[in-house]
Amino acid sequence: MEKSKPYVILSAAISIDGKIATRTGNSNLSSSEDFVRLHKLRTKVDGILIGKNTVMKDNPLLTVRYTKGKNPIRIILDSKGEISTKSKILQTSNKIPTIIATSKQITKTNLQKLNKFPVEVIITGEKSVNIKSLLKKLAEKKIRTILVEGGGIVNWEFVKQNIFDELIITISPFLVGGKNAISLIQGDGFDKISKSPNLQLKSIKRLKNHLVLNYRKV
Ligand SMILES: NC(=O)c1ccc[n+]([C@@H]2O[C@H](COP(=O)([O-])OP(=O)(O)OC[C@H]3O[C@@H](n4cnc5c(N)ncnc54)[C@H](O)[C@@H]3O)[C@@H](O)[C@H]2O)c1
Ligand SMILES: Nc1nc(=O)c(N)c(NC[C@H](O)[C@H](O)[C@H](O)COP(=O)(O)O)[nH]1
Repeated sequence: MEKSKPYVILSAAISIDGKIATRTGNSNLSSSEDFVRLHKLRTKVDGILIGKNTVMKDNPLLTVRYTKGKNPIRIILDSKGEISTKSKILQTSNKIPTIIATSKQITKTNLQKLNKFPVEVIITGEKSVNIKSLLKKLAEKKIRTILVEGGGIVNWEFVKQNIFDELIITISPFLVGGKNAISLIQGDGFDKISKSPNLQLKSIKRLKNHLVLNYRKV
């Protein structure tokens, strides 16, 4: 029987103090060895999902480049369809399958803009993308595993709604600091530790000065 949602892996590199980017949005935390590990993981998933701010700050490709293997389908959460036509995601959408998940807030102009590219636009949710409904649609397309690569606002939504199965965190040997730097989990956060999902540490891998921690939800 087809599962109603894909298996969800949250993935990020953090500084020792739990930041995924500086206050200016600089996020070069992984080492070259860690990026090879990440790209190997990308070959094993059907989809890779990020938020609009990460597209705007990092201008990522979300492809497999540091190892051999297939590219996952790229899924972008963008409530108003604001990503730039110059972004690498839209510019390479003729070569790599891309889904832009948006909400009813998208303007006609932005929808027309996106429709000029060979992307699939999925509209779900009133104010922001309805992630549960999106995951159901992805499961119907036989997308069985997705890698969520952030950023912090997107990570919070998956944690708050308890819709992830696994967490892979690289602790990079840096101290970032700053109340306006971006944390692994943004949003309002929980008011009590007891509200946090229960996580079991499954493995620890050392890549020189970086530590890769793998947690499963209990
Ligand atoms: N170190 C890392 O592993 C890593 C990974 C990813 C991103 N980053 C960094 O994180 C920063 C961006 O993170 P961020 O927290 O500002 O934003 P984000 O990348 O999480 O994007 C958030 C945006 O996604 C859109 N969105 C639509 N529907 C949504 C929904 N249901 N839930 C959540 N978001 C939804 C909204 O426009 C929202 O503002 C960048 O600076 C990037 O470099 C670091
Ligand atoms: N694991 C990890 N380590 C980092 O140091 C970092 N900055 C990210 N960030 C995740 C985010 O999704 C980025 O945008 C992509 O890692 C860039 O992806 P590309 O290389 O363009 O494919 N992820």
